Amino acid sequence: MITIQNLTKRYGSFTAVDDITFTAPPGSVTGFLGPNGAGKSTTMRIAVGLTRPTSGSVHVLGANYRDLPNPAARVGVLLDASAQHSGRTGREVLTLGAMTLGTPQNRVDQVLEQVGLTAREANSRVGTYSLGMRQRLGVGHALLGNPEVLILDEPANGLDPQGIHWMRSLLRGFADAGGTVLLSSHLLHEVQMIADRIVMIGQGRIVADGAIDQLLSDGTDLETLFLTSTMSTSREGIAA
Ligand SMILES: Nc1ncnc2c1ncn2[C@@H]1O[C@H](COP(=O)(O)OP(=O)(O)OP(=O)(O)O)[C@@H](O)[C@H]1O
Repeated sequence: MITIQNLTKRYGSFTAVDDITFTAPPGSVTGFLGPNGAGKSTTMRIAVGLTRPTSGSVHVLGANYRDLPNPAARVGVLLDASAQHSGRTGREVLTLGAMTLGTPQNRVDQVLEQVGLTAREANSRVGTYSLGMRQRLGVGHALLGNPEVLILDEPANGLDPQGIHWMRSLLRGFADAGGTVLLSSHLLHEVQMIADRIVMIGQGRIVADGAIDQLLSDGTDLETLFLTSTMSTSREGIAA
């Protein structure tokens, strides 16, 4: 469970996140949507203790992320797949991650198989990886500790159709086993196929929040809901 309560983040006089409240419940995938600059990454960074909120709170599994014992083992995080060390191999990245978490080393091979990186790819330097391979490695890193929660910022970017299909099955299986998934993405078709709940923000404020079936109950598709809900807050809407 992720519980966000009256969360606000200001940078000087600019309000990036403006008094948002929502929950991402266990056993479900919550799609976190919004135009560029809406405040999604800022919210996720606050959730994992990388950015301090101005006010309000984010509780993950009932506590501040930083107050959880061994938080990375309970909460799998992928914020920026391109941030991995380019000089290490994929296997080295996961091996170091497993050592840091105190996870048995055989977990590395399990995860490599789970994310579909071959032995040859695992032994290649991350600097040679495509974006899709980095995303797979980043998701693998997030899964290393067998977490209960996944917080993933645009994990499907750069994935090919097989990769997107794989990601969908992985996240569905994770949620169906009782896990909590908070997933940001601009791939609305994919989100519509996988998410149980949607939280949409524009200019730091929530513009839609609810079960996807209810939000789309009148036959609207997610893209239409997104465009109508965020029009006044997107760059295009502001320019019009
Ligand atoms: N460290 C910072 N200092 C100043 N402004 C910041 C900082 N980090 C983010 N912002 C601003 O906060 C706003 C929200 O940014 P954020 O990265 O959370 O958006 P986003 O919804 O993730 O966007 P995208 O879809 O483009 O990734 C943006 O206007 C951004 O420029």
